Amino acid sequence: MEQRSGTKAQMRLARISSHMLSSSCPPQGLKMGGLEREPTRAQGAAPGFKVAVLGAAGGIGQPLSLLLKMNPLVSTLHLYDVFNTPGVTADLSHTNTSAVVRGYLGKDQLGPALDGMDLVIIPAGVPRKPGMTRDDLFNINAGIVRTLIEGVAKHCPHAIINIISNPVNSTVPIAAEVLKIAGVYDPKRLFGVTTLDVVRANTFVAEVIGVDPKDVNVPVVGGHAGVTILPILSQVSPKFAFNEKEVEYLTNRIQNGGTEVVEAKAGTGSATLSMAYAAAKFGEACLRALQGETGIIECAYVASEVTEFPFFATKVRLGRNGVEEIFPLGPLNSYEREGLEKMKAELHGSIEKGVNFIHKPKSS
Ligand SMILES: NC(=O)C1=CN([C@@H]2O[C@H](COP(=O)(O)OP(=O)(O)OC[C@H]3O[C@@H](n4cnc5c(N)ncnc54)[C@H](O)[C@@H]3O)[C@@H](O)[C@H]2O)C=CC1
Ligand SMILES: O=C([O-])CC(=O)C(=O)O
Repeated sequence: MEQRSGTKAQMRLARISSHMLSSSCPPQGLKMGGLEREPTRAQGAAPGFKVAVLGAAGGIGQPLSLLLKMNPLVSTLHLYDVFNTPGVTADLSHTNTSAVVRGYLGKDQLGPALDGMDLVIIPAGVPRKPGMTRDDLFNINAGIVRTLIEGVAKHCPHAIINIISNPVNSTVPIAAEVLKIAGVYDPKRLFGVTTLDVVRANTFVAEVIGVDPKDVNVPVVGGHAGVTILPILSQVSPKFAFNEKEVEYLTNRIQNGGTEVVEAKAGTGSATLSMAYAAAKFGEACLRALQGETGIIECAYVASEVTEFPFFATKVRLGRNGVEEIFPLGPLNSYEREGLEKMKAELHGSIEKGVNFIHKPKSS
């Protein structure tokens, strides 16, 4: 008896000293701040999902990772970035929730970061500064998204993918083309995250009609940039008849919500906290659907046939395989029909630009 507990104590010491050694090295996929094994279910490790955040050390990535670490549906959280993942991972691993956190740094560790993931959320890339459009980010972010999706295609081709990196109107078509080339494209599993547009719409509408924002639901359709963001205020729940001035004010504020934050941050970045909240909300909807919960409906930018656009954000029903149903636009008033017309050139152009980026002849 005595001898057995002595052996256990020695093993514990050995594990602790092996951690002390490993924590002074780059993370190499090690769980930061703990033992080498994951907790058992009895110790609180829920039968949950494996989630990777790519761009985890950034303005969105850090608060998003915190929210995911707090989510009991997440059992394993992989944090990948090209910068500062050891620090973020060590910090987050001290929160006493059961999800196991591991950090991965640099392109050599992209594979292990992605192996076996159920959900991959991508906020990697540069944000806007005042005076820029989301499309101005294309030159840098298109290549980043391409590389990360090549990794997903290789290491977790069945994962649900949530793309946050802008310009979403182009980065989602880029991802689709990369997955097609790899022979693993499943349009039901690829999402552009437009939840922040709905979050903003619900907040601003609640202010106008004087109710709690959690009781408001505004469908926002189209894409995720300027005029391509189209709130369908005629379908707001609870029902409300806005006057012309209110429609004009709300539509403009929702379409320019991102710019409002970029200007207020005056060169230090774009929306991070509200985006982390929105991404955590959408990620959780995907996980609940993966778990078999039914009736989960969210707006998202997906491959779609409900309009003339090959990618379009509308309400979708989520299920175990990703998108289960894409809802039609429903009845629109003349202001909203006009809004659809106004987005045509820009949305078609952004989709085509993304597709061409993958198929353009490679420069030598
Ligand atoms: N879909 C949406 O509604 C929204 C999208 N965004 C977009 O999200 C993106 C990220 O924004 P922030 O977090 O504020 O930017 P940030 O600059 O604070 O963070 C980006 C992170 O990506 C990392 N990164 C860069 N290249 C990488 C690579 N190859 N692999 C992995 N990580 C890499 C950086 O090291 C950094 O930690 C931007 O493109 C921004 O426009 C922002 C808000 C809302
Ligand atoms: O405006 C930006 O650049 C970031 C973004 O997409 C948003 O906040 O909606």
